[in-house]
Amino acid sequence: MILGCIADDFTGATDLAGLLRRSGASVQLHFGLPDGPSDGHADIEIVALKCRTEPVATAVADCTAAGRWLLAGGAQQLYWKYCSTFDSTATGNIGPVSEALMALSGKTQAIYCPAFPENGRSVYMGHLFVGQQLLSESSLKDHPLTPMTDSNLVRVLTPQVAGRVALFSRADQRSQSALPDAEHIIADAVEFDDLEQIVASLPDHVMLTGGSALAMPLPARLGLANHQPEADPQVPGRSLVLSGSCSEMTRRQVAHWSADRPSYQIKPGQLGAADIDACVAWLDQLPAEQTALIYATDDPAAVRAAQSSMGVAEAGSQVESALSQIAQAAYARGVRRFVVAGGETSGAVAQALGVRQVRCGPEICPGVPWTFAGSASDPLALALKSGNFGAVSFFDDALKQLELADGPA
Ligand SMILES: Nc1ncnc2c1ncn2[C@@H]1O[C@H](COP(=O)(O)OP(=O)(O)O)[C@@H](O)[C@H]1O
Ligand SMILES: O=C(O)[C@@H](O)C(=O)COP(=O)(O)O
Repeated sequence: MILGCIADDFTGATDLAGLLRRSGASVQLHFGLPDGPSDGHADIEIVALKCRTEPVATAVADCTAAGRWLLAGGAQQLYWKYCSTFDSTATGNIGPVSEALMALSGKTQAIYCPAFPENGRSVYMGHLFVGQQLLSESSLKDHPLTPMTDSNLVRVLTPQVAGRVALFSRADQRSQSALPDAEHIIADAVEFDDLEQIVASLPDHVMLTGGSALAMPLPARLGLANHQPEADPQVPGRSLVLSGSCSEMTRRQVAHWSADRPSYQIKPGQLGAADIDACVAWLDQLPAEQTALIYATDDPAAVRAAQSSMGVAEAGSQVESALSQIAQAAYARGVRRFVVAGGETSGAVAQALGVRQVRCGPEICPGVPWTFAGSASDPLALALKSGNFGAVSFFDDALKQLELADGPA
């Protein structure tokens, strides 16, 4: 292994794997810290954790363990992947994890750049934009777990870290100024060229952290070879769409699907075993060729109402647990193609299905590839969609791509 990456959620990890795979480098993606050591075969290994909303001490411990595992497997460089919208809780762990990984890998400065131009995320004067909107004015202000109410990343990061935080503006980058004299540097980037420039001029003592796009120039910089991709497995079996994301784009995707396809809503607050049984019974009575959507997705007012009656964490974990149990029941009934919307939701579902390692397949849209797990005789396909990614027809787009891979019926 040459490059070792740690991602703070499972969709973020598949996003990163899909973009790195474009370079032709071999990428291995682990869900959770593997039990044994790395076999060292892949150029790039990614450890996906579910630590975005973890308290600082837990996230630091989990990421440090992942960093140690990657370095022991031969990684020459670590990359810390978080969300392109810098999602973090009020007691955010992005900075503390960076400080721990810097110490572990002997780096004295870290660059932070969540920009993902292909998906409309840019950083200018340290302010994060989602499309044309400031982060704090975008739908991310209503995120159920990590509401983002400040677009100024210098201001967001400063209380998270012990060291100094400074901005490396686009103007300073263009005039080839030296990096600011601070341990933590928010780097502007508006276009992909900016990301390439940051990576090209990276001094050895600096650790890179960011969204998936900043990692894209790394395989070329590290001289990683172009491998012929393995053929994707054919995955027979039923399909199911699960959604626990309440993002604006997921809400549109859910509405688009539900307009004329079978869909079933679950709501936190009333999610006992009987509700899960009722949902599974509904699934059982559908003809096998019909794909269903089961969702907890709701609008910000409904999410706030659920959270104020039962607490943020309880509402989230009740939904995650219900969708996980439904996924297990569906798997037992022959579902082998899962499309899952939402980062935390995807983590919960993949863990419930016992998936520990996946192979990255074709991209459905920028940032969301199909991934494959299971055995040669019983493969499993998972499309783990970040909340805000994909077109309005994403669920169809994902399923059609596998049908095309099946060839003519
Ligand atoms: N109706 C709801 N009310 C409250 N919380 C919800 C509801 N539906 C889903 N959630 C929770 O909101 C969180 C959404 O996060 P996530 O799955 O990461 O989606 P995204 O990718 O959009 O960030 C999950 O913890 C999920 O369980
Ligand atoms: O960087 C991104 O935007 C994604 O890879 C990601 O991490 C999104 O998180 P979720 O919306 O919680 O899936």
